[in-house]
Amino acid sequence: MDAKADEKLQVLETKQCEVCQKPAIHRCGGCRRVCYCSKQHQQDHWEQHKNVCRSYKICQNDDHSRHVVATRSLTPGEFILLEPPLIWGPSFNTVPICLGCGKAVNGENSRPCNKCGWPVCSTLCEKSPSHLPECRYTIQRGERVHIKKFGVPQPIYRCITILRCLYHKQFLPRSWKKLEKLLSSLGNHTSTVTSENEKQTIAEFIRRFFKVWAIFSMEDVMKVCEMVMINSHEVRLTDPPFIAIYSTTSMIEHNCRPNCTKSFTNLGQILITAAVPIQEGDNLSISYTDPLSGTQSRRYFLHETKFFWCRCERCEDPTELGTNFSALKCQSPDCDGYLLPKTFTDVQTLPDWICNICSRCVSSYSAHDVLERIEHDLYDLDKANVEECKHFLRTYESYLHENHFYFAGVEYIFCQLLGKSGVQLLSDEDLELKFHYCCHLESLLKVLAPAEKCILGTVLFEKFSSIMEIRRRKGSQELKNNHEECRAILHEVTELLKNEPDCLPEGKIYQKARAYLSNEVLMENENIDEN
Ligand SMILES: C[S@@+](CC[C@H](N)C(=O)[O-])C[C@H]1O[C@@H](n2cnc3c(N)ncnc32)[C@H](O)[C@@H]1O
Repeated sequence: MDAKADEKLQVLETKQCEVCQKPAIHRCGGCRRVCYCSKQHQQDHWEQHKNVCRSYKICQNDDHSRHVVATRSLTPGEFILLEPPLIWGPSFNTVPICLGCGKAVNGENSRPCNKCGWPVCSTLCEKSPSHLPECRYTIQRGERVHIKKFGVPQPIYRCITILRCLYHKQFLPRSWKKLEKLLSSLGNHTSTVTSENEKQTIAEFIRRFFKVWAIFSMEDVMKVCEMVMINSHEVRLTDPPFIAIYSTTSMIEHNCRPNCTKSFTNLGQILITAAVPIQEGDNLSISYTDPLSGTQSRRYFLHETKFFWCRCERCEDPTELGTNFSALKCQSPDCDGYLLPKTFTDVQTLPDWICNICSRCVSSYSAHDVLERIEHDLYDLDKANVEECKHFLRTYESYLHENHFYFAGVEYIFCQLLGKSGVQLLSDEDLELKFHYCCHLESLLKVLAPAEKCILGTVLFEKFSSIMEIRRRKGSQELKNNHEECRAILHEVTELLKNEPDCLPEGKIYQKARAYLSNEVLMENENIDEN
């Protein structure tokens, strides 16, 4: 995160009164988005403001697990909440980054901080309030840090986000209170053996390396570790992404087909909006995992990192809402069926996979064996190589259902790769292929993951560029005929990507889509330059 942005987040903007536009001093406690010059003006405005004020409340189950419920109906795209991070820091597996701004550092674009030795990229970053905790604890330790290897993951960065939380506990009691609230739910689940070992290793390291045995007990550090694991969000604003913890967002439950979308502003704030129509009383949900992975992978990831077995509607239905996103093709002669287990949620018995047409049974182990071999190939696949992607898609079409998530992942890369240097350079066959995969992904995403607006917006923009080029090749009359269809796609793209910041590829696509929309002549007469 930008060190300047970091400073800006500390300051609340001065606002005008919603009623009289005079300088305002009261902020609406519900949504914290509008201000008033007096209590009277706030009361006068309530009748109108209540329809757009805070649209959620935090509730608690019998087991003390908190969740967020809509207090009125919401339409897709509607604002729900915007909040700055309580804490941000490096992700658990990262190459060396500047601890002031989060960007990757190497021997050339950084220097050691004068006080502690952690690499920073500028004086501004060296002085950033974000960097203060590890700087202070390193000075206290009495020995500077020396990072010598860049560009490869450095485990020492694992401790930073946790150390930043501990710094709040020791020195900033007011902001610690908000973090402490997140610790209170930790008794609601049992963490896994792997994560227990990880927490223990990190906690032992922090106490020994920073010599803070007397200040923080093992239990203190391990609890903070778990809180960071459960509540942190990956923020893609820098390369590599950093992680951040948000207060209210941490109360929102997980769903593999969530009803809310999360985006990040270029200041690192999280923005939650409705992804689909939401009714009053519905639980709000976001996805803690990659919705474009299959049920077994998602559930395993959630269990290992967030310590619960998901039982959402998508997980309970082996066909994943009729898409067969995890299905294998049946290998019986002349059978067009596909194989799936009766359930993915029985982790004890691992049921056989059964063909929907010929009822052939395959053990869970055999099914996994096939999937593991394909996954191996997928891992080795050069994802910047058109021919390799094509080969992968062709090779496995007799093993995987056409909607399989391995295919969806490759198709997403492939449809962006085709025409990267200009759609006009594509052969007719490749252009059709690009269009075909865009349409296929669009239909899958709309069923399985309508909240994944970045992916859907990107796919739709690729679809738009292929339609324009196909029509151009067919002649100008065709272009005119499809003008409305193209405008409708562009409108959808801008609606989906309107909250994405300029620094992200999706923010750039949003700008391009808007530019095309504002220049109808170009749309009618010219081809699309994707660069
Ligand atoms: C980010 S917190 C959500 C707030 C938490 N319920 C609380 O009371 O603080 C994530 C934790 O909530 C629980 N949780 C969230 N979504 C869930 C779901 N769909 N099913 C079961 N547990 C879930 C899990 O214990 C998970 O580790």
